[in-house]
Amino acid sequence: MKPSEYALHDPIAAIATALVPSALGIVRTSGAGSIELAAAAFSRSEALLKAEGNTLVHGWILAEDGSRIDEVMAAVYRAPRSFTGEDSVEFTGHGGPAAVLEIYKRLLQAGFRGAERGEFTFRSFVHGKCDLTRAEAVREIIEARTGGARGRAAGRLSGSLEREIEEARKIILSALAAIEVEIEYPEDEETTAGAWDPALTTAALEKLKILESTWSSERLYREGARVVIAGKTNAGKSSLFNALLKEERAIVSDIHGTTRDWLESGSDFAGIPVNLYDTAGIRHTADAVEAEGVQRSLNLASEADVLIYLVDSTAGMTAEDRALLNEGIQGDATGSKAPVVIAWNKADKPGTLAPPEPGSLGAETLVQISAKTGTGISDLVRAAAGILMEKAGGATRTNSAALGSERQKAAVHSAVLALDHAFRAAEQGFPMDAIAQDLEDALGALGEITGETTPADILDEVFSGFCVGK
Ligand SMILES: Nc1nc2c(c(=O)[nH]1)N(C=O)[C@@H](CNc1ccc(C(=O)N[C@@H](CCC(=O)O)C(=O)O)cc1)CN2
Ligand SMILES: Nc1nc2c(ncn2[C@@H]2O[C@H](COP(=O)(O)OP(=O)(O)OP(=O)(O)O)[C@@H](O)[C@H]2O)c(=O)[nH]1
Ligand SMILES: [Mg+2]
Repeated sequence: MKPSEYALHDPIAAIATALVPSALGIVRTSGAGSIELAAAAFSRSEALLKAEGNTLVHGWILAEDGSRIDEVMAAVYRAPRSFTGEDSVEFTGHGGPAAVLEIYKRLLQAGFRGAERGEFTFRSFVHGKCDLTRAEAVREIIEARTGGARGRAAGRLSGSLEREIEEARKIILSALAAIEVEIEYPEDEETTAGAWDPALTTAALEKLKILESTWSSERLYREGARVVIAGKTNAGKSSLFNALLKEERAIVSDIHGTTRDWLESGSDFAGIPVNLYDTAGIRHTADAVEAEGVQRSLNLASEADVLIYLVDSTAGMTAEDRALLNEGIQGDATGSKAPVVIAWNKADKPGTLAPPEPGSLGAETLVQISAKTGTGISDLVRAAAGILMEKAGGATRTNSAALGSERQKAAVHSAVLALDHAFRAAEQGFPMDAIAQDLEDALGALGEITGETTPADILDEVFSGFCVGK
């Protein structure tokens, strides 16, 4: 079912925590009558019915035959003081999957309907408890894989983006009001742009342009970056992969050509969520299977956001390494050349050779590391993260307003275009109502971001990406 079709008045229930053995597990409910329905499945129903909002009641969830299912704490919320703005009861039980499921089933039996995806947050939005930027931030914070991503989501959850949009809206609204007065009561016969002072609206345009520019780096935190470790066989790629993940994920051996299929795992580069790839060592080989692995390495390397090119410093750079780096690694995909960090590995070994100038190889930088002892790995991570940030147009300060989704970016862009259009129309002396229309378009685009004027299909898209119980 689409979120816009959710029945807004049913009492709903959902399991809010993961169904794995845990200390506690939560089943939440919401909607008019939910306290009464919940009381029917609760040992101390009178206490629950009489409980004030924002209080806890201790008791048992009882089966229909009166037998005890689990000992719980019931949190009681009374409308409008709850997350959804409705009456609500949350049962916190022991977090065993069977216990949590049983509580949930008992509540369905008592008359709750199972909630749909994002239905709690949708109700919160519909009841004006949060605007759309905060609702999206709820999902962001659930999906955040790193501290950096979490911090950015928390900023939007506390309303940084909503406030910035509101400020821009206010500026545009007052300009529009002035123009409308002008249209309504023209002093002169001619109501042309001459009467509008665009300077009053430039602050809004500036705000929106800055906001728009934040997306390229925010996107990194939202979507993560692709970091590929490549290099010749035996350079230590799998050792580095394991060291970065802090687990023995890939097979390491001194036999050349150990890794055949590439491996992928999630990692954290200075707060940026990263998809990290270990690849088959690049060499000429008569083995058809290994050759396929090498081709896949080249493909991955050519699609990387950052390429970590590993070299065994006791062997040094070969002509093949130089050729690969100088020409840029080309896979099947004719992607653009990825920025390269050379990792001069095995620094712990005696007989390591002096590193080359990275610039002479078309690489951004070179870091001496030991995948074995861990020396230099944090420098390598910092160098790669720096390149990612730079590529993304620089870091956004966590405490300043920034965009959190492609949808928001598209809407801000529309608003910027509409304002630009208004300015040009004013310069060319267009009639006032043409300018007013541009300003209204800008306001419409901004209203879509906060949810004031968001079409149902966009709401559906936003909320159907949530999980059940959120
Ligand atoms: N147990 C529990 N923990 C939770 C949630 C929840 O729903 N239940 N949340 C769900 O995502 C988040 C917290 N968000 C919440 C937002 C508003 C209200 C709330 O009751 N607001 C009322 C009262 C405010 C007050 O008295 O301070 C209101 O806005 O009127 C509760 C939780 C994370 N932790
Ligand atoms: N002393 C030392 N040995 C290392 C270091 N890094 C890797 N090695 C050793 O080098 C050998 C090859 O390491 P791997 O990580 O398997 O190399 P690889 O690049 O994944 O090799 P392929 O999968 O064959 O392409 C192993 O014997 C590792 O223990 C290092 O920093 N110092
Ligand atoms: Mg390997």
